[in-house]
Amino acid sequence: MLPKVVIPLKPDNPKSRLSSVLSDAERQTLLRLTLEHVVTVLKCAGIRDLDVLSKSPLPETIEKSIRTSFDDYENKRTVRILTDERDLNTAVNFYLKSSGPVLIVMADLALVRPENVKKMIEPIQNPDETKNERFIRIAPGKGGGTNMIYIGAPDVFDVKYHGQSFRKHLDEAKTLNLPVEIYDSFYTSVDIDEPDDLTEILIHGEGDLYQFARDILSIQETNGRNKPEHKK
Ligand SMILES: Nc1nc2c(ncn2[C@@H]2O[C@H](COP(=O)(O)OP(=O)(O)OP(=O)(O)O)[C@@H](O)[C@H]2O)c(=O)[nH]1
Ligand SMILES: C[C@H](OP(=O)(O)O)C(=O)O
Repeated sequence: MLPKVVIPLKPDNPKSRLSSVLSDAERQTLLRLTLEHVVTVLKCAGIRDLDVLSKSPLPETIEKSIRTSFDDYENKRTVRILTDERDLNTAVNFYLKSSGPVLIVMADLALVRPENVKKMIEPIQNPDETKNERFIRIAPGKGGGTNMIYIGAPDVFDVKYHGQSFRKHLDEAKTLNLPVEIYDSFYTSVDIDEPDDLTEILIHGEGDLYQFARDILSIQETNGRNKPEHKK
């Protein structure tokens, strides 16, 4: 049985770190399209039990978009939308204490693929070669974040998002003596936080998200990193 997946979401004033390059409306569209991409990938990976843990009531457009991408009434697959206005860590840790084993997937993983999801939830072979359900697997984000984390022991594990959350989560697993693995993939390492991250969508993106980025942005080739610039 595949585990439950939860997507934490802050729909109000999303992606504020992109406000220097995208308008409010463009940031809302970006949130919707990256979320649609993530939810579609989860469905393609065979996930049936999906929760969205939102900081505030979801705008109708966002809820419709999530349900259109995931729900399948005929096969009794529907996303559950929960609201918790507390900060990210408090809300997620409260959720974990009643969730059972769960994969936490961030909504801004613009390049994630179904095979990445399947790899994140594969059983772990711990050192004495027995299978172990109570393990942790982390997909790090660039700059020290945690883009996905599989938590096999949510009754004891607490997330510590923001700052160097990747290292904090590794340390938490070791403190709890839980087997822990790091999942290394370019496609899971890219979360759309800073303007330069938008270049990755222009180069590696797919579908509506790629087209949206191409419609409003172009790549400014430099001697160093390629940078996104807004089309006039
Ligand atoms: N439920 C919940 N989700 C959150 C909260 N803060 C951020 N998130 C979600 O967690 C993921 C990573 O968030 P960030 O990239 O840090 O925040 P963001 O709002 O997307 O971007 P910034 O406004 O630039 O910080 C995104 O999917 C957010 O929507 C929160 O307080 N509660
Ligand atoms: C939630 C946070 O996202 P970031 O702000 O690092 O992208 C983290 O991954 O710890």
